[in-house]
Amino acid sequence: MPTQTVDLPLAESVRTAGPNSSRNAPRYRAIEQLAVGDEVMRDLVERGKRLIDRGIPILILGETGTGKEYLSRALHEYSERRRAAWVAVNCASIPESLAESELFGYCKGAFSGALPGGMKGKVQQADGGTLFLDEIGDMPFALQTRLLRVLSEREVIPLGAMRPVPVDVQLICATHQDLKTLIADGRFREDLYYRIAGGVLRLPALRDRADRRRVIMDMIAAELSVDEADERMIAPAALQRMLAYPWPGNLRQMHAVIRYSCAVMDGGRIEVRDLPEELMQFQAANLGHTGHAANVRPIVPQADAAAALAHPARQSGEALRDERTRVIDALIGSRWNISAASRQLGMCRASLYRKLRQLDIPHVRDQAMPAYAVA
Ligand SMILES: Nc1ncnc2c1ncn2[C@@H]1O[C@H](COP(=O)(O)OP(=O)(O)OP(=O)(O)O)[C@@H](O)[C@H]1O
Repeated sequence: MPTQTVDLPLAESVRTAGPNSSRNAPRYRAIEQLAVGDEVMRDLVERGKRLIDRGIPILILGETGTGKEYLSRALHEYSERRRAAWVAVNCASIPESLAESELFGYCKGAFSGALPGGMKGKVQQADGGTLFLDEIGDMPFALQTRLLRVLSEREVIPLGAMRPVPVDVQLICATHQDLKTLIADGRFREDLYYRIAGGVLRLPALRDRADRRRVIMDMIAAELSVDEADERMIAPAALQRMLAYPWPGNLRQMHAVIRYSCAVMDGGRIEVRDLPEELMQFQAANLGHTGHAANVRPIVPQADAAAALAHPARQSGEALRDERTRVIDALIGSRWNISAASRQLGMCRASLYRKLRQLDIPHVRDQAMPAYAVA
């Protein structure tokens, strides 16, 4: 079973969600389902499966809500460790004063207020299974040093203990932050980075996924508890709007929207009027062109798009930076394969080459990523 057993009231920082554990939880996705439909996701999941089978620490990157925790669970469920615990710790929400005892545990009498029998820390609870350290970029610096020791020595020393305890965990870390920047700022240990980043999996933002139509239909099916959703369950105009919307909250936001729409719809079909406010107000520049998932165009708010088309030079610095980030993300996600990246961005190869020149992104024609991209 994938869930840990905890004998204490659960701290905010620890999650133990199990498949279908509550009506609010979306249907649990098996690893194969995560990989369906999209080349980037397929490749990412395949790499994850190979890494986890070899016990290599995995670092999952991606914007908030892109499914980092889901992927971590799915990889654990797939791995040879699936019968042992999957223990998730949110490093951003552990109070610093409790962090050591939460992670490494303590012996009886270690401090006043300690439980009489002592407590196993999360690292020990994950022994034989998987330890998922979410928001690793927010881990306090002092704790990073202790974690590094645990990972190097494969043992923990609970507070007040005389002897270390051996532990065997598969480590999966996740963050939405740029750890390289945190390292440069002196906020994240470089040596810890190399320990946790045995293999890096970067989840694409939902707006960049070519399989958004499938994700929408799957979520509707899960919400309505049917095996498969067919397109009669959503009006074309509503679907088109959902395909065009940029989804800043990614899968989390989409799931919330679909729950809402399924709750308020009448007659078994989601109409535009059943969409929440943010989608009703959204005016995509190219709503008319997003009907085909494989042909998704980059989404630009109408006013910005019109201004940029009329006066390209007027694109604000921020808009240019955003666009550069989106293009680089697509290139990284497709391992700098220009055809795959252009498909993902919804433009032809020639346009992508033009865009690379315009945005000053160096590249090597149809080859592996340039050296600067991995620096
Ligand atoms: N494959 C999926 N299918 C359906 N819904 C999903 C999927 N992945 C994620 N979600 C939805 O998105 C929510 C957020 O997922 P998850 O917690 O894995 O994202 P995250 O990237 O870890 O987010 P954060 O960075 O905020 O911790 C889930 O609770 C669920 O509602």
